[in-house]
Amino acid sequence: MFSLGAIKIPTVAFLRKQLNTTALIEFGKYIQKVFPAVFSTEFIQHEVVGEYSYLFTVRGSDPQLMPYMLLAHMDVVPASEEGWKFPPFSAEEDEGYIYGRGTLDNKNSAIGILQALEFLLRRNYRPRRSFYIGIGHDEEVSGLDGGKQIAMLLQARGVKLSFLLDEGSGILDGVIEGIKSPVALIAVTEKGSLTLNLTVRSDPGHSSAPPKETSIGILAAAVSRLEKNPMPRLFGYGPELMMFEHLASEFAFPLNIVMKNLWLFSPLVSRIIERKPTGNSMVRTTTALTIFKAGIKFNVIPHLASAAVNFRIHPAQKVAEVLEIVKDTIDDDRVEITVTEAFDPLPISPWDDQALGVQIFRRTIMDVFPHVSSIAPGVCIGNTDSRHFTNLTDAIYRFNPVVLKADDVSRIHGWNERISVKDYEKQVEFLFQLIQNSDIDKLPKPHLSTHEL
Ligand SMILES: CCCCCCCC/C=C\CCCCCCCC(=O)N[C@@H](CCCCN)C(=O)O
Ligand SMILES: [Zn+2]
Ligand SMILES: [Zn+2]
Repeated sequence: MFSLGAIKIPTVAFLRKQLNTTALIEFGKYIQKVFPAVFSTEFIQHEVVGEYSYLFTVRGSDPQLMPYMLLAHMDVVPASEEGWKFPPFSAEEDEGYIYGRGTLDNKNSAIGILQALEFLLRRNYRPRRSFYIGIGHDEEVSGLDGGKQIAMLLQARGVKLSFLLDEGSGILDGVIEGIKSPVALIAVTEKGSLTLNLTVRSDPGHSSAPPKETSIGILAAAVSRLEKNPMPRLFGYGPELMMFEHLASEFAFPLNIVMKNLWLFSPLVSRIIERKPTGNSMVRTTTALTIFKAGIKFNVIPHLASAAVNFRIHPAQKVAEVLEIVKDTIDDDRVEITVTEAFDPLPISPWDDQALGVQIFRRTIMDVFPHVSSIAPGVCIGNTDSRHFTNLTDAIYRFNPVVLKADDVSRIHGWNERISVKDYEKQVEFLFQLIQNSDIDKLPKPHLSTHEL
């Protein structure tokens, strides 16, 4: 059963220096109360990192086995009171669903990991392979003070990981047009990000004698040009090619043939899948106008107009290239462009028979979600704390073991975020099995089943 108390704690992260620290402290106390075995077992060390994040070191009985890591975060994005069926921090249960900010992103993982470990400890289970659990407190605002500090601490201790599992993808059921059965997408990379601040300054004055162009008009035209001129289609040039090739047999004829031959059909496929926002995010670097500020009074021409634009960079592109395209598209020197945040897409993690993490995930997914018909490498369209761990392993995977239906994706950061009680229990079961399956020292033999391998 979901620890509903965790959802009721409003661990909202608004800006890096605007966190609800009272709630973060309360969350720390809460997990100590509900997971007593995790906090008192002799072979588990817990540390508070960056004031509010938690790092657990679970010492396995066999020091020869290279450790792995499970990552999650306790902070959530803000939630408005209106628009929700139930208040976002009420953890109300309705028709088998628990509603609340953080039920999918990402208290389900934070609590689910600790719950699975608590269950194992109560059964006197001691893992053979050591592992780390990181619960960040500021993932939604960069992870610099939480997740990144955990990574730096482990790096300073000389830790190397065999693999790392974080949030960022899931079991998609009816999300990809043309695929009827649920498919597990394990993201092997995540898109890069570029956030630009655009500013236009012009002389202030009386609205009764306006200039031909105002700061607002100039800026509005610039952002509109960005929106009307999407970044180039790059479908088929990144790991999404691998994803669709793996999923090809899930499509009915003739789409299965099309997907198997993306070298020929990718221009056609990209035009179809870009029509939906999630599909579009696979096709290109996305452009999102997220902040627009100007004006103080209806009869005053404002001196300043500013906007923020957030680009999520396709794995086949880099920050510098996106910036060049933006400058060419705006093509107006009056628009001052400054970079607020920028990083390239993350490296692509191994996806082959030698990749221990992948084999363990496959086996665990098949154990716990037998109705999943394919397991494929995917691309995380958002960003996760795992990007701070690239010095510890090249095997970083993003996968939340939760079934997401078409309307669930927009609940993440949106209204009515929810998880079904059944899905949460499955998540705990997955983690419970995963920890045990990770104790193998050799890779399992390739599985001969109808599953996509
Ligand atoms: C052809 C269709 C394929 C569709 C694939 C869509 C899969 C959608 C599944 C799950 C959605 C995952 C959401 C990603 C998690 C992102 C976590 C997050 O919100 N991170 C923040 C970090 C902000 C850090 C500050 N710079 C973010 O990305 O904004
Ligand atoms: Zn998240
Ligand atoms: Zn999020």
